[in-house]
Parts: sequence; structure tokens; C-alpha cells
Amino acid sequence: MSTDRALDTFPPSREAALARLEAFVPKAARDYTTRRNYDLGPGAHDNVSMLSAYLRHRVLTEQEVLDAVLAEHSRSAAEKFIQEVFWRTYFKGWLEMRPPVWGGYRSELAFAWDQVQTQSGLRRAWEDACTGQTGIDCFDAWARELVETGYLHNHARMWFASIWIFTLNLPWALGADFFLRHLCDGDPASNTLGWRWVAGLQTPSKTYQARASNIRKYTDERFHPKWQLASDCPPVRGAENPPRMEAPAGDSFDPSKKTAFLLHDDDLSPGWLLDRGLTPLATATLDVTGRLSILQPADDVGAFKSALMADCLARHDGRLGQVTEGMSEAQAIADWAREVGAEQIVTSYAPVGPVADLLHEVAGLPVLRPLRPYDRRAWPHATAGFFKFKDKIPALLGEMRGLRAA
Ligand SMILES: Cc1cc2nc3c(=O)[nH]c(=O)nc-3n(C[C@H](O)[C@H](O)[C@H](O)COP(=O)(O)OP(=O)(O)OC[C@H]3O[C@@H](n4cnc5c(N)ncnc54)[C@H](O)[C@@H]3O)c2cc1C
Repeated sequence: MSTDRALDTFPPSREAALARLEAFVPKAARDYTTRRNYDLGPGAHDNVSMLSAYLRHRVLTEQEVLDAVLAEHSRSAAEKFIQEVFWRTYFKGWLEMRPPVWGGYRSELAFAWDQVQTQSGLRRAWEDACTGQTGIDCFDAWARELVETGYLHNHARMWFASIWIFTLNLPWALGADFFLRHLCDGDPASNTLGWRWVAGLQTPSKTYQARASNIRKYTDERFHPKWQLASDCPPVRGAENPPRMEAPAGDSFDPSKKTAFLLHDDDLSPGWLLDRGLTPLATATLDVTGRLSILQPADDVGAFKSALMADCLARHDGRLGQVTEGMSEAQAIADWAREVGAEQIVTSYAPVGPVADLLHEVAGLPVLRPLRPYDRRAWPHATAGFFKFKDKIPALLGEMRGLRAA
């Protein structure tokens, strides 16, 4: 596996992200609406934006992407693309209000991993799926594309997950883990909930069936797995969705207090805090790659995240105080913050996932997590399904413009 291919797919810098956004904006309306569902294969994904790896790490923010698109197109012309961007926001908000679903996935994964280690048939089937040796051509090609490039088209993710669960009869959590270990955009909310949706856990009793004719059409006839796919896709059994909690409001911070700042890969655009008067005595960067999975994530994923972090530090050089890199333990973070003489730790709010898990373990000093206004406004609307959330998009876009004008 070559590290270069994923870094070629997603050059790890904000400059590259902005260039990709600029190149995509003219295609965000009619072209995207008519062509977005086609998976044309590795190196040919120019019918979609391929911005997810940057959005996921907030090298670009949703607001920046929406602003750029709306500067060139009307809301109705770019409606499909705008909705897709809001799917990310919706999934984050949904999980934020139901954090036990993340813990449930982790437990499910630990259980499935235990089974892989003790059942040789399952282990072989899991290895064949991860290495693209199942004999189902499309599936095998997607497994290889994912490992080699760190990316899969949305439709391929849906087909892949469906075949993994219903044709290969593999535990869904192992599939979600395979994605998280290899995707450059691997995201606790979009990935966990995407897999749960295919499995019939997210929208109870509604599963996603991969059909040979649909794959043939939307891969431009590159694949046609006739008679190879399960025709029966009964929902996977699992716990009911937990009751909904309040959406977080985020913390405020006192910029006059001595502050240690934590920079993490859920938000690599810290300018919004620096512009609010945050002047850190010192900054530590977090490295939670090891917490993504029970197994070792792909080298590409680690390399991509480190390079984005280095790019972020370079962009904010001179504004972060003395920088310590790569902290991954709560005790070390608390010790470091005390040593630099901080009265408080400030960090951009980390949504449910490995960074938030680590931050919850930090004790001894207050850890303040300001939440971006975009998230604070949107997340509370993720109360039910996306279709209800979607109705709020015009109002959210209006508020976004208001925020900009303020
Ligand atoms: C099983 C499964 C697992 C997934 N895992 C992830 C993941 O780990 N990380 C991740 O970022 N996305 C995930 N997705 C969502 C989606 O597939 C990717 O965001 C999208 O394919 C990224 O490619 P793009 O940037 O070219 O998308 P585009 O089609 O150009 O869409 C524009 C943006 O909208 C957002 N978006 C589009 N579709 C979705 C969606 N279904 N859910 C949430 N946001 C969306 C992304 O931010 C994307 O960059 C998953 C979907 C499925 C079905």
C-alpha cells in the first residue's frame, strides 16, 4: 500500500482544499445534481466535490463551502449539493444528542473483533473482504480503492456496506471499522450512522439493498454483479435508539486568563477562537489516531492528519505560543497545562468521537469547549430524520448570512 496515493488524492493543506473548492464551485449546481450518483472509479470522481476529507477536519468549514457555492449559484440551483453538506451537519447533531450510540458501536466492534479472533471462518471472510478477494468484482475493486486512495464515492460506500452486511454476512461494526481505518475523511458521526442506516439500525427496519442493476447503471457499466448479491436484507438486530439529550451549547472563556490551547483534528481552523481574543501561553496538538480503532489505522490516515496539523501550525505561526506536538494521554495533557502555568484549557468543541473521549478524561483544570455558532444553531434541529431537518436549511442559511453580517 502506498502512502503517496492517499496524499495524492487529498493533498494535505488548506491551500489545496481552497483550490479544490474553487475548481468545484462552477459544477455545484446542474452538473452535481445530474451526475453526483455516478461512481466512475479511481481518479475519475470529478462529478463530486471530494471535499469531505477537508470538511471532516475543518480545514474548510461547512460555512465556507456553502458561502462559496451560494456566491455563484442560487439556493434552488445548488439545492442538492447544499443538502449533502447539511447531511454532515445533521449526522453530527444527531449523534451529539445521542452519544451512547458511539459507545454502542465501540462495544459492538470489540465483540465482533473477539469473534474474528476465535472463529477461523469469520476471520477468513473478514480478511477476504478487507483485501478485496471475495470474488464479487465491484466489492473487491472498492476494497482496493479504499485502501489505496483513502476515498470511496458515496454510492460505493452504500453498496459496499450493503454487500458487507447482507451478502457476506459480516458484522456491520467491522465494516465501519474498516472504513474508519482507511478513509481520509473517516468520521465518527457520518461513518457510524451511515453504516447503521444501511443495516436498518438508524431508521428502524429500513435497510439499504445493493442491486446489480443499480450498480451497473451508476458505475457506467463497469460492474454488473448479477445473481451475486443478497436479495433479502432483513434489518440487523440491535438496541433501540437511546433517548435524545439536549444539544450542547458550548462554553465561553475568559480571554484574560492564562490559557493552554489544545488543537485537534476535529477543527483545524482555530482562527475563529484566536480572533475572539484567545492568546494562548502555549498550544498542544492532540494525536488520537491510535483511538480510532482497536486495530492500527492505515499509515496514510495518520500521515494525512499529521500533515494537516503541520499545515495548520504553519498558518497560525506566532499566534499559538510555544507548541508541543502529538499528545495522546489525558494525564500528560493536564501535567503540561499546569507546567506552562495555565489557569484554563481551551479547545474548539470536539463532537462525539475519539477527541471528545480523550478530553473527557482530562482532570485538574477546567477544559472549556466553545462551540461554533454554525453548530450551535444547526445541531438542535437533528431531532428526528433528515427530512425534518432539511426543512430548517433555508432558515439556517439565513442565520448564517446574519452571522456573517454581524
Ligand atoms: C456507509 C457510509 C459511510 C460513510 N462514512 C463517512 C465518513 O467516515 N466520513 C465522511 O465524511 N462521510 C462519510 N459518508 C458520507 C459520504 O459518503 C461522504 O461524505 C462523501 O462520499 C464524500 O465525498 P465528496 O466530498 O466527494 O461528497 P460530495 O458528494 O461532493 O458531497 C459534498 C459534501 O457533503 C457531505 N456529504 C455528502 N454525502 C454525505 C452523507 N451521506 N453523509 C454525510 N455527509 C455527506 C460531505 O461533507 C461531502 O464532502 C459515509 C456514507 C456511507 C453510506
